[in-house]
Amino acid sequence: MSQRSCGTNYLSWALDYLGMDERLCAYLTTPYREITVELPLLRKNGIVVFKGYRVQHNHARGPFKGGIRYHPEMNLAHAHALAELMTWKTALVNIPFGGAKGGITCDPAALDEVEREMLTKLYTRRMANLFGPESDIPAPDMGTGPQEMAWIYDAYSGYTSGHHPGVVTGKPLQLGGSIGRIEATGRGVSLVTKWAAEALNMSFPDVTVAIQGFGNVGVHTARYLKQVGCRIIAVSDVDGALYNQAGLDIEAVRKTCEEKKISVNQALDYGDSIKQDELLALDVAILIPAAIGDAIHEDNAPKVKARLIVEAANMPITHEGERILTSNGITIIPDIMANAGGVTVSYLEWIQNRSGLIWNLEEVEKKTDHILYQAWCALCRRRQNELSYRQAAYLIAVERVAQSSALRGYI
Ligand SMILES: NC(=O)C1=CN([C@@H]2O[C@H](COP(=O)(O)OP(=O)(O)OC[C@H]3O[C@@H](n4cnc5c(N)ncnc54)[C@H](OP(=O)(O)O)[C@@H]3O)[C@@H](O)[C@H]2O)C=CC1
Ligand SMILES: O=C(O)CCC(=O)C(=O)O
Repeated sequence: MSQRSCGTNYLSWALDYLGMDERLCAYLTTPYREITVELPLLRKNGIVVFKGYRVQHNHARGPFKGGIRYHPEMNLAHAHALAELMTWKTALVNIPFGGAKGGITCDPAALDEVEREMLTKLYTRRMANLFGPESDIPAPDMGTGPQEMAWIYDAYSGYTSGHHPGVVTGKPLQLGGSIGRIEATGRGVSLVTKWAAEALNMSFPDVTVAIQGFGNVGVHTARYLKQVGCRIIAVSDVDGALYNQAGLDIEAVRKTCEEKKISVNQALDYGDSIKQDELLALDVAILIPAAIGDAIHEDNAPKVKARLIVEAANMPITHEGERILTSNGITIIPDIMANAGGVTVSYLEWIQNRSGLIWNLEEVEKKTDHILYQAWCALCRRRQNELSYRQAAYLIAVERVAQSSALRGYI
């Protein structure tokens, strides 16, 4: 995340376009609060001190909201950039939250389950005075999932001596999680991909797709797109990529990787092993980065052949990468629209926790589709075929946050 350390360039552009006071930029880019904590964990060979972060970016529209990332490269600057992105994402889909992000610098795969539980609960206790169903609500991001959210819920409940399931979303169903949250981000990506492909008059679903990342978001994006009839010809993880021009059997690849504990490029019964960068350069209709930030940059962007890129990951394209792709006529659907299905179902989980209601899958999907489709239509109206999707998304989001901030008397 070196080149696109935050959305500031897009924000400056939006403020300028909207004719808003440039001083707003300082307010809208300065986080409300940034916290770094030390997390001493007793491991087999002694104490190891990890670092944890939470950046609360803006809460003009509601409680801070955003995921918890466990990754070796996580740091305060990443948390800041990702927290700011959450502010625009929640505003774009018009749900009553602000933006936050947090995490721990660690390789979760190198920790055993007991260590992950201890570390997660220690992190939560350090952050417990910030977290709360009305103040700051974490959720899963890279390297975390329902189990970590259950530990956060438990540690927070211990801190407050009460049961507050609405303090965190993405929990297991047994602890008040919402049906559909695990698949929500990938399902949302697949819906937005369909709408974008149709807007471009592509022959959807008769298209080829390559997906970088085969974790929560990548797997479910692949599953849903395959279900509607797209041909997923390549997927990748941190070790490499798997390619099959005839289309991959996503369920079989997933099951094999899980059962044999192997990387996707080792599932050779289903395709051929190729390199990460080769996946990005494949001759596909749609490319979906669903892994890390800055995956597409000035060096590999010129090789991209896809007509449409849907940003399932947060910030997967650097500014220079975007300039090259755009000048090559490639359409980009920005992260804050493409992957907003996750936070949307988190919002529905939070409502269910606060109201005591439990909705079924049909209800959750119907409400999600409505929220996402409203946002998509607003985006299309705003760009009027003149602006990029990202520009239009920033205009809508910044305007909403600025309006709420002004009404509260912040600016
Ligand atoms: N989870 C959610 O609900 C949401 C996630 N997102 C974003 O989606 C993206 C993916 O998140 P999620 O699926 O949850 O994360 P996961 O941890 O579940 O999966 C991440 C995937 O990316 C791969 N990966 C990690 N590092 C690299 C690398 N250097 N090069 C290539 N691939 C890599 C991982 O491979 P391996 O397994 O081998 O490590 C894994 O396949 C992130 O950008 C996240 O911020 C956005 C909105 C919501
Ligand atoms: O579900 C949520 O609350 C936030 C998910 C997230 O971190 C993201 O959308 O980037």
